[in-house]
Amino acid sequence: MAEVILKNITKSFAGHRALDEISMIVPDGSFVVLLGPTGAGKTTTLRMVSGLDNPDVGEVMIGGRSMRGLTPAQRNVAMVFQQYSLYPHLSVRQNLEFPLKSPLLKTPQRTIDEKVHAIAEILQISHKLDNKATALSGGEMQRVSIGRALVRNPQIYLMDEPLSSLDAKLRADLRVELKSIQAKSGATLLYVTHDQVEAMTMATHVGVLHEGRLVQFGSPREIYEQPVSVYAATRLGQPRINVVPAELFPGAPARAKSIGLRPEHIDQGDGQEATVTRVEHLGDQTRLHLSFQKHNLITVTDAHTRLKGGETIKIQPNKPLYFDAAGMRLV
Ligand SMILES: Nc1ncnc2c1ncn2[C@@H]1O[C@H](COP(=O)(O)OP(=O)(O)OP(=O)(O)O)[C@@H](O)[C@H]1O
Repeated sequence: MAEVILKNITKSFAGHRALDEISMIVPDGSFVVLLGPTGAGKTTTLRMVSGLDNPDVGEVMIGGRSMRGLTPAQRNVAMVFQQYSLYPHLSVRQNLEFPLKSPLLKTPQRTIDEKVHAIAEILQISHKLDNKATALSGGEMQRVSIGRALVRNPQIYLMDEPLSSLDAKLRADLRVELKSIQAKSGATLLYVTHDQVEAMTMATHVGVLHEGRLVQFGSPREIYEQPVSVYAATRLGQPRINVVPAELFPGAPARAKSIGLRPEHIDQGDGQEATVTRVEHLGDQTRLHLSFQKHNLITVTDAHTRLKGGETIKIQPNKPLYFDAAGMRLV
């Protein structure tokens, strides 16, 4: 597969800047996840790489070659969108075979059969191979769309929320499968999602987008532990990071306006009093909702805690992150 470089990409629609000087390197064999709220520019970034759209300024390089003026087919990228896009008159098998049947590829039928079977197995659709594409549920159609990309051997896979239409169980299964396919095959992926669990579990790198700008690029762990801003900090972590005024706890630097505390970074036992407002037992862990000086906090605690709503506990920060008035991290 190939390294992809985005150099200074700017794109406007009717005077609105959808992408603002985006520069990013998607290393060969990496799984890069773009995160950001709606309108941040995630899909537009994918479209620039795919060739479905072109930047006003800047350049995309794939495998060391400029993609300027090249069509999606010439770029040899495989795309999966949120909404399945299958050939309705073909069977599942024919849909999966389609990318391999190009006369240019001259793939032997045996190789095609093997690939289609292997992918159908992974995506749990082997029993539907002879169904018409239209005789499938939405989730099945989406699995076929993913399969159609995976049978190919492109320079890069571009995926735009490919799992969002699937139910929770299948989404969790496919998350594991996609990550393992990528790790085994060394495929390069650029992947858009709103789902930060997908980002945390699959990404080798995360790009955080905010209003068309790339505000942080790094490993999921780096962004979780060392976010550059409150905005970047809130993109990863479930429950979300707690952000409260800096003066609520002692020890903040002079310029700090707010403190960010990950749920696991609120220690219990010593410190200041907080009231437990709700206890959520999730099986493997328990979440405590706290009221602390008129602010709501969420922390995690022992799965078997006997704490109940209305009780008082003592808390103190552990590994606090400090942010200035503009929301930028103070290091
Ligand atoms: N073809 C277009 N014409 C006009 N405006 C567009 C077009 N495509 C994107 N935009 C605008 O560009 C901005 C970025 O859109 P984009 O679809 O990249 O966001 P996104 O981060 O993918 O959002 P979502 O999570 O909702 O898919 C938005 O303000 C959007 O309205």
